[in-house]
Order: sequence, then structure tokens, then C-alpha cells
Amino acid sequence: MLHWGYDEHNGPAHWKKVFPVANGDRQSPIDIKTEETKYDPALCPISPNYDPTSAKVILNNGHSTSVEFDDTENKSVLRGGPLTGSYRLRQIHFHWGPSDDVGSEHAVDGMKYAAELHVVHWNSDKYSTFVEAARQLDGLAVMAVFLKIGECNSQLKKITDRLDAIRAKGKQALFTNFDPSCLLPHSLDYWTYLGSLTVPPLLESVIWIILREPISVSSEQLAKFRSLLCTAEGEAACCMLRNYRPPQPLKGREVRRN
Ligand SMILES: CNS(=O)(=O)c1c(F)c(F)c(SCCN)c(F)c1F
Ligand SMILES: [Zn+2]
Repeated sequence: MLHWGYDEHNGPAHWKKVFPVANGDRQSPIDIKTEETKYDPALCPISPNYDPTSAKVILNNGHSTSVEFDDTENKSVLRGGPLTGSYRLRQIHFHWGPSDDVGSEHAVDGMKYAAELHVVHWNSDKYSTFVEAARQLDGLAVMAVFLKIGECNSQLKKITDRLDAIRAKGKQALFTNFDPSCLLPHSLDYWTYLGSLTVPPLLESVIWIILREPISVSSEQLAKFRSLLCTAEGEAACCMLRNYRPPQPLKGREVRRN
């Protein structure tokens, strides 16, 4: 297989040929059947504490757009929720689709949102680097926020207004003084379950925290994500129209809610 992607010839159905864990017991995303989620009174509120100076660059990696944070010290961390100890902020990125009726990775009772924000953290209490943590069962914590078509999101505008500068794969631009808490909804109520990365190598090291309340995004803002290119400058341009993996089998896992 050529390099993995989201096209007919290299998309999610092909990934298992190179990454056999794609058929594992704790793959992500999943379709959250809300009636089957279990209330857990032991679950704490989540407590994000981010320092805006941790933000460094905004990047087009060919599969998504991300904001990368300085994770050389414990300046921006997530605590609480289902987590033990503190998880250090690494980066945020988005998943979307070719039209507003699909795009999120997780689904809620079979319904997909237009896009999904992932806030990625790693367990800096127990491990020394992101790469080491990504190989551990409790290594990563990803907070997911659904994006629902509606009003223009003024906070998201800080990101969508910069996408022109990073259209081609491999391009990056300075991006600092940004606290990703500004992208969180009013309510921090969540579902949580044990899963994986949703892109190769699909490592089964993610504690998922999925916020139940979506944030808004306008159709025009979302269209800007789709104008990003999966190809580098000088290559035949190919738009990043979709980068979501379909829901995977639950395989007996429990989804808890606070
Ligand atoms: C949950 N979404 S994801 O797509 O599987 C994903 C990424 F895209 C990531 F970029 C990173 S971190 C940076 C790695 N090079 C990650 F931990 C991650 F889980
Ligand atoms: Zn993601």
C-alpha cells in the first residue's frame, strides 16, 4: 500500500494490511449508544489548565491541520475526569468530511456531526515522552469536541483565518498566545471509554473523554478546512476533503458518563 490516507486506494479499509491492530479489541472511533452508557458517580469533573504561551505552530501534516504545543514542561495539562494524575497537552487537530452532514469520527446514536476537534495529551507523570506514552495503555488522553453547523465560531476563526498560510502539506506558521480552552463548550459533561488513535499506527493507548455538548462552526469556516491540500507544493493539488475513520466495533467495552 502506498502511504495511508482516506482515498479509495489507501483509506481505512486498507490500513489493517500494514497495521493489523486495526482489528484490535479497543479501536476508535465508536458509535456512542447513549442508552447503553453507564453513569459513574466516581467520575470527577475534567480540569483543563492551559498556558496560552505553550502554543507554538499551526501545521498541515497532509492528513489534518494541527496546533502544536511546547510539551517540554508541565505548563499545559489536563487533570480530573477518568484520569489519574496529569496529562500534558501535545497538540490539537481536527477531523471533517466532504459535506456538512458527515465529518466527525465518533457518532452519537448513529448521528455524525460536521467535524470533531481532538485535544491530545500524554501521561507525563509516568512517561518521559509522547512517543513512549503512545505505546502504553494509559499513555494518552484525547478530549473530543463535536462541531455542529451553525453560527460562525469566533474562537475557531483564530485557526480558520490562518489556513491560507498552510495550504500545502508540510507547511507551518507561527501560532502562539492560544489557549485551546476557548474552543470548549459551556458544559464539560462527558462520556469516557478506552480506545485508540484513529490514524495509523492506531495504537490502543487512548483514554477518550468526549464532551457531550457540541460547539458551533459555520459552513463557510468548515469549507476552509476542505481547501487544505494533502499534497505538497509543486505536486498535483489534492484537497483534504475528508479525514475521518468510520466507527469501529465496541467489542464489549463500557462507555461511562459523569
Ligand atoms: C485521536 N486522533 S488521531 O488522529 O489518532 C491523532 C493524531 F492525529 C495526532 F496527530 C496525534 S499526536 C501527534 C502524532 N504525530 C495523536 F495522538 C492522535 F491520537
Ligand atoms: Zn484525531
